[in-house]
Amino acid sequence: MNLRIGSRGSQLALWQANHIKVLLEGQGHTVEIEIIKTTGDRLQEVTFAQVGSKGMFTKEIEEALAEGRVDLAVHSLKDLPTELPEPFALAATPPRVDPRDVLVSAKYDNLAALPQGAVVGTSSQRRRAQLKALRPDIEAVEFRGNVDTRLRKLGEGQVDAILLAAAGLDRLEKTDWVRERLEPSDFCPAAGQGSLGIETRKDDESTIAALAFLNDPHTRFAVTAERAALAALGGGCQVPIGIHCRMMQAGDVWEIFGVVANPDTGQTIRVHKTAVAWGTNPQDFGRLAAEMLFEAGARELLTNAAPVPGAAD
Ligand SMILES: NCc1[nH]cc(CCC(=O)O)c1CC(=O)O
Repeated sequence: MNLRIGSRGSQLALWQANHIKVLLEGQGHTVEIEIIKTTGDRLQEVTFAQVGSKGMFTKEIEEALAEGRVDLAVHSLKDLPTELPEPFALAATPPRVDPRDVLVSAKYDNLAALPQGAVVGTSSQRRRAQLKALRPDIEAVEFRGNVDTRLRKLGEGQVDAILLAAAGLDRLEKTDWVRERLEPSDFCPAAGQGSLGIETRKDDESTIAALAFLNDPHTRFAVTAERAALAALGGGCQVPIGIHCRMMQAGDVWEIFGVVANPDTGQTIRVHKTAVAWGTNPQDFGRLAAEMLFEAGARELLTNAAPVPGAAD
């Protein structure tokens, strides 16, 4: 087939689109990449960003899909809203890479080694809140821009460390200053982090069939549970919620971690649940994690945590 991929123009987005392009070409398809600028990309260019919204990295790409200008879109799954609008479908979730957040620093080996009152840059409410919970003395500052900009500011000494997703840095091979990969049990990643989402039109059966080989069922289970939990909690990418599902080491048992946090106080609510793999439905498993968070007081914590303009996970 002749397939056109819609992608954002960022370095990471293009790496991901090209990764999928190569895999599709390996199946004998002819593939082109079309760069599409999204609201999220525009917001990063202005100094005082207006309030971001759900789907700010996906809306313009979905318009291109709807109009048939492209056949598929490659997204970082965590940027894709939990409910895809009509007429779109999540055609495939390729194998997930490292889902963890990492501490990046020129000087310090890990979170525990950061000096009292250290300054850490992050634009994510979820990261800020969990950082505050682990190290109340640390000052978290707003830190925007693409990966290169952030690494440059770190190199200039504007901050002592930054927190980013491992996936982006690993893909772009910018891991020189990656000091610590934070475990989901004490620093919970965003739903879908480290996973790609391939979006198509629901009615485009031939494209969906051509993409089927890209889907990893294991990843699909985990991210379906995570996205169901996030949807039940009513969260988008701007609220301080972390959800991570994975198979336990021994196999045949899924586990899910959830955290809801208040970025101002560092107050966090954490849950953890396991389920035997056989017969467990990912949606139910995710919703169960959300219910446990609600029972532990998540609603009160979330209503007190006002969204920050322009901040995105
Ligand atoms: N919100 C930005 C974003 N969207 C996807 C990734 C890369 C990680 C991934 O693919 O999950 C990043 C960067 C980051 O959070 O550090």
